[in-house]
Amino acid sequence: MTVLVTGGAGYIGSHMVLALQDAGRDVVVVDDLSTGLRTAVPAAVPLVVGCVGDETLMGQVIKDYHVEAIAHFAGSIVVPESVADPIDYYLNNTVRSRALIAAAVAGGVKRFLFSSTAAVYGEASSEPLSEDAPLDPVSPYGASKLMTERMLADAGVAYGLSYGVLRYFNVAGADPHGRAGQSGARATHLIKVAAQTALGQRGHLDCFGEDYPTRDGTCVRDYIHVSDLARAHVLALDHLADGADSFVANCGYGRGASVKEVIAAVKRASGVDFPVRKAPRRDGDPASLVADPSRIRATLGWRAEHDDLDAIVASALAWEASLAGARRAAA
Ligand SMILES: NC(=O)c1ccc[n+]([C@@H]2O[C@H](COP(=O)([O-])OP(=O)(O)OC[C@H]3O[C@@H](n4cnc5c(N)ncnc54)[C@H](O)[C@@H]3O)[C@@H](O)[C@H]2O)c1
Ligand SMILES: O=c1ccn([C@@H]2O[C@H](COP(=O)(O)OP(=O)(O)O[C@H]3O[C@H](CO)[C@H](O)[C@H](O)[C@H]3O)[C@@H](O)[C@H]2O)c(=O)[nH]1
Repeated sequence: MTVLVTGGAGYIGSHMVLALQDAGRDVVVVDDLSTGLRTAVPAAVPLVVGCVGDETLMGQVIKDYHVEAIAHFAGSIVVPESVADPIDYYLNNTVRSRALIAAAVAGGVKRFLFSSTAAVYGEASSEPLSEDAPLDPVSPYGASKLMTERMLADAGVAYGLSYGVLRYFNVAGADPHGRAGQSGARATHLIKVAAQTALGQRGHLDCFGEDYPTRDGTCVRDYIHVSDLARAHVLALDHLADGADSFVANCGYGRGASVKEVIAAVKRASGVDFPVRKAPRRDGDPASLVADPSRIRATLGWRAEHDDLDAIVASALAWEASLAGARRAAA
């Protein structure tokens, strides 16, 4: 069985490629390299540079590589960017996913995993959030992902496509063996930006909003280690291959950390007391998002191996330091 990993040159997709390789699976990657890097794809893995919205190309890849399952990570991911340019997010995340799903159905692909997000819930109506919580995204990013979830549900009924929708909470950290991490130059994620600041690559860190209704006034998120997340996807493919029903599952640990707590963890792990500036709230940020992970545990038998904020932060710092070292060596 060949697994097509879209967005496999990106942060999470590249960890999925490693997890599949570690499990002895055949993999092909499609990525347009808009934010991903060619070097993130291992040399032994074929990389087709192209857009998932190109239905003809996707049909050809499915045929050429005998693709039986797709793990669809490709997409645009920055919440405030989606508020500023919603049409672009509906194009890249919704319209282009439609083309990929159409190619999958036409090409006889049996299983489909989709990278969805906690952003589909909007402002959390309960905590922790179960999959049955109301779906009411507060950003175009969340809405663009929810539309794709809906397309998959309808395609499942109409064409018998088996799917797993994985709603990630905040993904962080790097491969414990140092093979991959978050490399994108324009990354905006808190732990990545804090690690860069600790290493002196940024002068300060902005803390976006300190007046949220949370324990210390800053936003609370459920940070999940990227390798735990990738492993959940491998389990999800096996689960669907065994003939199980399609499913939707939250991916998180069930515990939240505030922005201030994350900053403290990065300062602790790096030993650097870097400057933090109070900044206005960022558009599209819900106050708190914490997963109820009961379903993914029960459905896939998934168990966290890296549920420790300090360890997540340490792996992110180690990866950031290795990127800096590689840049110095190349200069
Ligand atoms: N990072 C998180 O915390 C998080 C949380 C929830 C959901 N997600 C979802 O996980 C997926 C992967 O996110 P990531 O953090 O690895 O981001 P990323 O930007 O590192 O990876 C996305 C990859 O997709 C590629 N890509 C984008 N549009 C494409 C297109 N039209 N055709 C082909 N390739 C395309 C990019 O070049 C990149 O390699 C996304 O769908 C994102 O919405 C991420
Ligand atoms: O420099 C920064 C960066 C972030 N933050 C804050 O840190 C929190 C986390 O922000 P991230 O940018 O790290 O992550 P988001 O919660 O915005 O979004 C991430 O997780 C979401 C799901 O919860 C989506 O899926 C999305 O793709 C993914 O980027 C937010 O309150 C944000 O305002 C800062 O204060 N300063």
